[in-house]
Amino acid sequence: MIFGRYPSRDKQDKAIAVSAKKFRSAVGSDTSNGLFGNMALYSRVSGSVGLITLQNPPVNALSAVVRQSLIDLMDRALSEPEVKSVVICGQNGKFCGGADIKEFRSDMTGPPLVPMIDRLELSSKPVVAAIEGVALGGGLELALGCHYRVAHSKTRLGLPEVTLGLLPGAGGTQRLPRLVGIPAALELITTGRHVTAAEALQLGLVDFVTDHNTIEAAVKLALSVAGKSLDSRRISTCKCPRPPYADALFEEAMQRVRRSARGAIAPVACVQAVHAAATLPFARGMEQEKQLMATLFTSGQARALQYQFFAQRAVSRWSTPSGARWDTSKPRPVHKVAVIGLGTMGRGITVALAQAGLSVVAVETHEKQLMEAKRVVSGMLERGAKRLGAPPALDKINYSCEIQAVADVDLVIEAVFEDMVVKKTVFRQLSAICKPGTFLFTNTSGLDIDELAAQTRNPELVVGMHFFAPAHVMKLLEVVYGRRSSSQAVATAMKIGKNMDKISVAVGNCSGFVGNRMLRPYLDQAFFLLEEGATPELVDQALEEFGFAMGVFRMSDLSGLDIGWKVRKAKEMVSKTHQDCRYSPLGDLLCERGRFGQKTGRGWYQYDKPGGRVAKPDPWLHSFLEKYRAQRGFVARRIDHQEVLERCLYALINEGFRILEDRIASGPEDIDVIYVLGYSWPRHRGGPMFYAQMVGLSRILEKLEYYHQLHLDIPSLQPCSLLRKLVANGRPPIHKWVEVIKNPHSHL
Ligand SMILES: CCCCCCCC/C=C\C=C\CC(=O)SCCNC(=O)CCNC(=O)[C@H](O)C(C)(C)COP(=O)(O)OP(=O)(O)OC[C@H]1O[C@@H](n2cnc3c(N)ncnc32)[C@H](O)[C@@H]1OP(=O)(O)O
Repeated sequence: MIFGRYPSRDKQDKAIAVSAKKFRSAVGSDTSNGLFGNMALYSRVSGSVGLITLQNPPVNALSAVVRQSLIDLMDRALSEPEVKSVVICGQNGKFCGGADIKEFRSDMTGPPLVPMIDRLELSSKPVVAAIEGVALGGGLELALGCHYRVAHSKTRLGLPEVTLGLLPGAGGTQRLPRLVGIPAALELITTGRHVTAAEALQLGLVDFVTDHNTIEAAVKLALSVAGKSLDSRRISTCKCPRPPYADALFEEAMQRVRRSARGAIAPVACVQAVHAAATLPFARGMEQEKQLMATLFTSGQARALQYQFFAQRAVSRWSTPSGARWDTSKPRPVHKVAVIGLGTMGRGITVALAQAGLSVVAVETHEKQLMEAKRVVSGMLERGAKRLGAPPALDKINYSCEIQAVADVDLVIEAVFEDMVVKKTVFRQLSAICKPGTFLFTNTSGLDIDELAAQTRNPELVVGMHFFAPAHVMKLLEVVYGRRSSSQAVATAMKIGKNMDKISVAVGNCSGFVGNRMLRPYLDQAFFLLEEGATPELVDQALEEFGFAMGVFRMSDLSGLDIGWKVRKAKEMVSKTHQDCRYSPLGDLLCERGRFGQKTGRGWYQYDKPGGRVAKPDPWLHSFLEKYRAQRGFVARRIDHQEVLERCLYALINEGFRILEDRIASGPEDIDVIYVLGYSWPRHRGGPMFYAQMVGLSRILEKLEYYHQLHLDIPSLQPCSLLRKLVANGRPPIHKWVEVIKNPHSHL
């Protein structure tokens, strides 16, 4: 007898047998001998332990071939009389990164995971998971099907499916609560958080943690448990511990995910699946998990989230229109970096660099400001270190009031006030002081990189590094190459970004780069909607229901209205007469009245005090808008959420197409990563360009044409020619847009 008892065993075996047969005939091979591509390998160790090694670089994902191979090798281990127990591990120090996400968008072939894991759990011989590196998603579910789990101390474990718009659909929602209890399972499954091996041990998720050779430890355990009863080790047969306050716990979890999910459906389904584990027998809970998974699996949200997963990795393979590329450009080693200007951004950048292990020279002109910056930076480092349980990198930073202190650094990041005249002066100084070859990077949110580069002796060393506030927290970095930036300078900026644990996107130089350039038409539409009859509350509500963390007006109040005002004044937009092109001075008028947002206690909303956080509708603003409309001949009309979304979002998307057409971004993924990571675009909607594809390019074009006809004085509503071309080319899928961009006559 190979397998133990299990009620639906026959059905499962049949399911596996049928799919395995289909799969083998499809691939035309017996996968059990280790000869067929990446899969799993079998060997015998210590005489009586069958060792199965998953082999599918880079993360040993459970592709169809791996699943088939695992089934075949388990059968082999179970059929060999000398083998008394089994260890499953992953090649190259990585247990398993989960199901193969690339397979999700194709016809799913090969044996399904659920019966495979159930069958593993039913094995009459003990199976030990030797977990190194990562055990994530289906990888952890596989380990939960094993009877014992041994982890290396550096392993990370988790069920991150929710971040891909799914739930742990291979029994994870049913086994995890049985093993670690409902509160911990709810938290892990709804957030997708990874845990360390130490926390996993504390939770009871693993049985043993080692600092040494994990496979050796697992084999030792496998030898010691051979022949022992497995009854208590099959998690599916255990009762789910249900605390007396379980109902309140689920209620609270549901409220929490609904509040924070911003419209994402997967976290809600995760709570429902864990609830099934708490209230139903295992087999019925599994049915519930399957149904919920089927809904999620085919949803647009799962597609969007999986697209974003790959997009965040694709942006590291950057290229520029001049032919520079990630794989042919080598970064130069950088050991010592200077940060010039220790305002909010400079401080965050200093922290991020020090935390990345780089030596930093932090420069500020006045002693008093320098000391204040030192105090704040040290506090930030200490808090960060406490969170990570590591010593703060205080000794990585030298503070100085002298710009000469940067003479021997390898790289400078200038973070002075966002003013071209000031920045130009600093760049001229840096060019004179720094040793030859020093990279001169600028943290600007939109100023001309070429103009700054022209101030230096070596413009090829100048690159923009647009950080997002707070710079030590936000994941995004726009790396902006100018006309003369060398490929080595771009590669070095991308590498420094990676060292700081950022996701860096290389983009071309234009006013506002990608993110802020697209924001302009979005903000304009919001102002125009106020002129036409909307309130800040209405606009914000529509955008927040769409999934933005904050609507445009609440966000402006938080960032400070004066920042945009200064930029508009510098560009002389405030003083200019705008005859052919509509311009709303509403933001300027508020600033002229000292309403700068939260910091002054008044902006588009009112706050209980300067610095207050809770935005309340402001009757003063409503009457101000009424007077403004009356004076300027606007007749207020009823505006609904659909119009808010179409005008704000489609104008932004239209600018995105212009950016692609101008080759400022090398593909739609770049834009989507920037918007999700830097501008709180809801991740479950993929990003603006992915969203455009989901809505349908024809519809976007049609709506833009409609609104442009109504507002001929708003050029940003005029559909861009790339959008027209894509529609004329039969609306190709997003991954084919680049072909149309590169070849203007493309019919794909
Ligand atoms: C109709 C109803 C049908 C229902 C059928 C459902 C059947 C499914 C049943 C169960 C499903 C289980 C769900 C899952 O398991 S989903 C996957 C869960 N796993 C994850 O989310 C992990 C994702 N990966 C990561 O977090 C990281 O990659 C990590 C493993 C931590 C490694 O990080 P790092 O070292 O930084 O490396 P990269 O992230 O750059 O990755 C390197 C390349 O590997 C690719 N990759 C990573 N994970 C996967 C994966 N699971 N599948 C496929 N490919 C993966 C990644 O894309 C990188 O490659 P590239 O740069 O080319 O994109």
